[in-house]
Amino acid sequence: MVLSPVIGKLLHKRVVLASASPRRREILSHAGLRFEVVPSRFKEKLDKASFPTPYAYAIETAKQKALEVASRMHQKDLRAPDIVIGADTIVTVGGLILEKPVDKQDAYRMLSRLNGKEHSVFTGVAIVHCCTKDGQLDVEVSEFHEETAVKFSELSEELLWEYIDSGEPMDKAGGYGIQALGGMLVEYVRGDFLNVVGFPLNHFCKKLVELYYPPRREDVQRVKHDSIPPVDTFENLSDVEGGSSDPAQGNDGGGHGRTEGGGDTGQASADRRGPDSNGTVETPPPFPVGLLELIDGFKASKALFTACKLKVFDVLKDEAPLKAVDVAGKIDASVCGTERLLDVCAALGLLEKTDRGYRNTELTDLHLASDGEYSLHGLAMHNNDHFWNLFADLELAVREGADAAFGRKTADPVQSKPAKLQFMRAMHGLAKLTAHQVATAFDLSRFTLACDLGGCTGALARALTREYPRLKVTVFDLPEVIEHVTCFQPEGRQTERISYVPGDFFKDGLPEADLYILSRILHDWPDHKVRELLSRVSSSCKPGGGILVAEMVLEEKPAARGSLPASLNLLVRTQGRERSLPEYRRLLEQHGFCDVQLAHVGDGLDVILGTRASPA
Ligand SMILES: C[S@@+](CC[C@H](N)C(=O)[O-])C[C@H]1O[C@@H](n2cnc3c(N)ncnc32)[C@H](O)[C@@H]1O
Repeated sequence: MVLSPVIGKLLHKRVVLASASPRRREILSHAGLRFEVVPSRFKEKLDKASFPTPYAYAIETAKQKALEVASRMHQKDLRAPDIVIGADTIVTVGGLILEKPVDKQDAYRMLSRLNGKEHSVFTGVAIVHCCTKDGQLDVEVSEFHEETAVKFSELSEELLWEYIDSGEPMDKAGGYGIQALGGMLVEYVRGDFLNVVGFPLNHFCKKLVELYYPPRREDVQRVKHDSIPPVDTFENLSDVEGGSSDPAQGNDGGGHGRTEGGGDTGQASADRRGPDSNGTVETPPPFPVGLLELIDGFKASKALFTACKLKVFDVLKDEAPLKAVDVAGKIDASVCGTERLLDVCAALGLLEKTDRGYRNTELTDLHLASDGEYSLHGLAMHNNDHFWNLFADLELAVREGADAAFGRKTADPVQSKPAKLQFMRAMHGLAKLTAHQVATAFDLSRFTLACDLGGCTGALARALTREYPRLKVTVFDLPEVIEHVTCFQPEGRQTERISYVPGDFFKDGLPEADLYILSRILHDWPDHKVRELLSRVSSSCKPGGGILVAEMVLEEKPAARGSLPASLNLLVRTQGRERSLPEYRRLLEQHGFCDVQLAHVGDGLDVILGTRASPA
C-alpha cells in the first residue's frame, strides 16, 4: 500500500538504495517504495575540515555513495538504474562530527560526549537521476539535508558500558541507535525522528514532490502576487499541478500523467474536461497506484509461490550471496528465467540484490525457507497448489453461492497423502504463529484436561502445555491427519501431556475433557453442521467446563481487509462462513454455554470462551 502518491511515481522506475543500512531499507520499504539495495563502495574519507558545515559533508558523502553505485551499475550492465538514493547520517556535538565508532573505546568516547547534552543529527541525502545516452552515463543530482536535535539524559558509566557491551553502538553514527536499546538514553527529540533512525522520509517525499510536481508557472505568479506560501506538503498532491514534470523522463507518458489543476483556488476534480473549442486540454485523474497494485497483486503472489516451489529461498538460506546463474544451477531452471524471478523477488522485498548476487532477507529466511521453525512455506504452497485453482472459479462460486460451488467440487485434492501433508504444513505454519496468543487469551489454569477438536499437528496443544503445567491435552482429528502428526513434532519428540486420538467429530464419541477447543473449525461449516458439532460438544462437556473458540470474528464496521480473502476462501472451498460475535454468542448460548467472553488477540484472530451452564 502506498500512501504517498509521490512514492507511487517511482513504482515504475528502477530505484536503487546505495546503502547497506537495514534501517534505511526498512523506512523506505514501509513507505511502499520498491527498490534494490546495492551498498556503496565509496570510502567515507572526505576531509571534514574542508566543508563549511557538517551537513555539507554529509550531503557530499551521500552524493559520492550514490554516484559510485550509479557508475558501477552502468559499467556492469551498460545500463544504469533510473534513480540511485544515497544517504549519510552523522552526529555533531560541540562542532565535532561523530560517525560510526571503530571499537568499544571509541563508542565510549562518543557516548560520553553526548551524555546529558543536546546534539544534532544530520542526514544528507542525494537523489541521483540517471540516464544513458550513447552508452554514456548522464546524471542529475538533487540533494538536501535534515537536522534533528536529540538530548541524552545524564547517564551513569555503568549504563554506558552496559549499552556498549550490548554491541548495538558499533554500526551506528554517534554510537547509538534510537530505534532500539539506544532509545532509552534519549530524553527528547526535536524534529524528524526517522532522520535520527537514518532516513528523513518526510523531507524525502517533499523533495520528490518538488521534483515531480513543480508548481505551474501561473500558480507561482499568482502565489507571488497574493503572497500565499506555496504548497509544500506531499500529503496534498491533488492540489498540485502535474504534467510533464518527471525530471528523468521529461514526460510521464503511457497515460500515467498526474493530477489536475485546482490548487488553492479550490477547484475540484469535477472541473476536469476534455478538449473543447476553447482549447482546454483534458487532464487525466490521479494515477491510481493502490488500484494498480491490486490489479497486479496476483502476479506478485504467483512470483512468491513459484520461488517457494522452486526452493529459491532454501537455496539462498544462510548462504553468501549467489549469482542468478548459480541459483539457476541449484534449482535446475533456466538462467534468464531465474534472473527475472530473482529480480522480481528483490523488487518485492523478498531478496536483497547486491553486486555479489542475491540473498534472503531476514524475514524470508524466517518464513519462506521450508525448514524454519516459523516457516510459512507450506502455507504458500497450499495456496499455490490448492487455492490458486479454486480461485480461478471464484466467479462461478459467486454466481452459484457456496452450496452449489461446494456440491460441484470434484474429489477434494486435500485427500491425497502429499496434499494432506501439505495442508498440515500450511496449518502448522499458521498455528505456530498464533498458538501462544490463543493459549493465553484467557486464564485457562482452572482446566486440567483439554480436547483440541480438529487440533491437526498439535501446535496449539504444545503452546497450552507450555503455558499450563497441570494441563493435559488430547488432540482429536481425522485418522488420515493423526497418522502424520509425528512429522510435526520437534525432533520427533512426544510431549507426555499430549495425546493424539483419531476420529471424526461428527460421528465418533468425543474424548473426555473439561475444556473443548475449536480453533479455526467452525468457520469451515454451514450453520446446521455447526449446531450439530456444538450439540455434541455440549453433551460431552460437564457443567463448569469450558469451550474455547478461535476464529476471525466479523465486526459490525466494514470487514477488515484481512478477513476478506478468508471469506472468499470459504466460499470457493467449503460451505462455511465467518460469523459475528452476536452469532457466536447465540450459537454457544443455544447449546448451553453461558458467560461468553471475547478476546481480540490480533492478527485477525479472536478467541471466545464460554462456560457450560448447569442444566436448568
Ligand atoms: C482449518 S484446520 C484447523 C487446524 C487447527 N485447529 C488450527 O487452528 O490451525 C481444520 C482441522 O479440522 C480437521 N477436521 C475436519 N473435519 C474433521 C472431522 N470431521 N473430525 C475431526 N477433525 C476434522 C482437519 O483435519 C483440520 O486439521
